[in-house]
Amino acid sequence: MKQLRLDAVKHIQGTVNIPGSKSISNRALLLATLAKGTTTLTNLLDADDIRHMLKALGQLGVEYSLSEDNTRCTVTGNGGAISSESVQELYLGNAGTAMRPLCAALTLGQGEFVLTGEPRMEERPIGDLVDALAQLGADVDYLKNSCFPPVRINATGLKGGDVEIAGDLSSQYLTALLMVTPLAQGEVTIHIKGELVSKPYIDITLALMAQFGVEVENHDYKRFVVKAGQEYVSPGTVLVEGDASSASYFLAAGAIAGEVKVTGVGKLSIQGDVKFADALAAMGADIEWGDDYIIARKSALNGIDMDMNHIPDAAMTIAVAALFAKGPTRMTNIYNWRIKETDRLKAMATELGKVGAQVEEGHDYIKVTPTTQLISADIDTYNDHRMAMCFSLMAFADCGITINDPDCTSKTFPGYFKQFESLCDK
Ligand SMILES: O=C(O)C1=C[C@@H](OP(=O)(O)O)[C@@H](O)[C@H](O)C1
Ligand SMILES: C=C(OP(=O)(O)O)C(=O)O
Repeated sequence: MKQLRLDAVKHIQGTVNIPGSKSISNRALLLATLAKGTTTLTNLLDADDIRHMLKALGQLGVEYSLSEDNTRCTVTGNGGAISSESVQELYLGNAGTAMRPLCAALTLGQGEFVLTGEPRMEERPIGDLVDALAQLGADVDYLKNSCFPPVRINATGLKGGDVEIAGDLSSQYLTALLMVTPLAQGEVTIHIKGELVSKPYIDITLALMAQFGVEVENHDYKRFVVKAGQEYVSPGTVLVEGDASSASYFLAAGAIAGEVKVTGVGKLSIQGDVKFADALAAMGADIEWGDDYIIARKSALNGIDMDMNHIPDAAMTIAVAALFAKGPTRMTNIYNWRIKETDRLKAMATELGKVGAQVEEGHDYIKVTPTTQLISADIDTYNDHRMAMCFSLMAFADCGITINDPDCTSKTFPGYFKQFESLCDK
């Protein structure tokens, strides 16, 4: 297994133009496909999750052209649902933002589709989405375990009506349903069962749908009404913002050890994960906001006690930044960390323990009590890009750190460690 040794560094300084948002890239690619007209996406993310979406769309006959660096993509819209005469088997790796939306989108047309992924994808539930689609007449079945991929879709179109969907495990099921319901045969009213998690991701979905000309009534994230007879129309170009979750590692680094400016994402962002900067500010970091940049400067950090359901991905960065704060940090309402790339609550507790922190792992929370005696360790990353990126912050401890399988960052940020090391003073 490959390892990356990060020797201790005292200071970080510089500016990083953050690569495109995973969430926006995959949503925009799908909506551009369903839309009328040609859409050019700029600052598209070049990473595994997007490659899986692009490859699947290509297999489905969608026409697109990519620039040499894969960050500019022109998609010829299909002007509606995708159909196929032959059975299509699509491999989607571990990309939740490809698996869930494609599972929904492919029910709209005609044909047989099989969606598969890597072993971890087979442990990430999809039953809440499939149950909702079934209420609109979709025929989706499980090829291995009930409620988990791989799935087979026998597509014949979606009817309108009332549909209930559970919101308490993942917002991606609702995102998937919202994106397809404008193309259903009648008006759709979506009722959310239980408390909806990760709500800001629904705002990203609605913002992108609006860019493609579709309106949704949002009744306090409890009920959504999608009128019939709407169609997606290309806005011409979509600029993909920098990824706010990817920005979190650099902002935390600035707050711990110097000054970092991230560009491409700022106070005008549609991504909820920009609120990571507020969590960092609550810890005492000096944060400056611009329309499309954020700067974090070093300041004394204190532990916090915060509900982090609204920033599930960037919250992982707080868990490691907590090692550099005074007093414990408690992060609550993050149960669904357990069903992402790995069981992140367990993984985080295990690896933070290795570097000497005292950690309490609850069913849906984690409490990190830092130590003045941080120790170096070989950090296991569990094929989870965020575990690898978060633990780069340990480079600011006197002992440095070793990251196992650093290339797992390719899911969302292949060049992460190169960028990180380029800002660090040796
Ligand atoms: O819709 C999206 O783009 C995402 C939603 C979140 O998932 P959950 O809704 O499952 O928390 C987030 O963790 C994921 O990285 C991306
Ligand atoms: C949860 C994540 O990914 P996915 O989109 O596969 O759910 C993530 O990127 O942290």
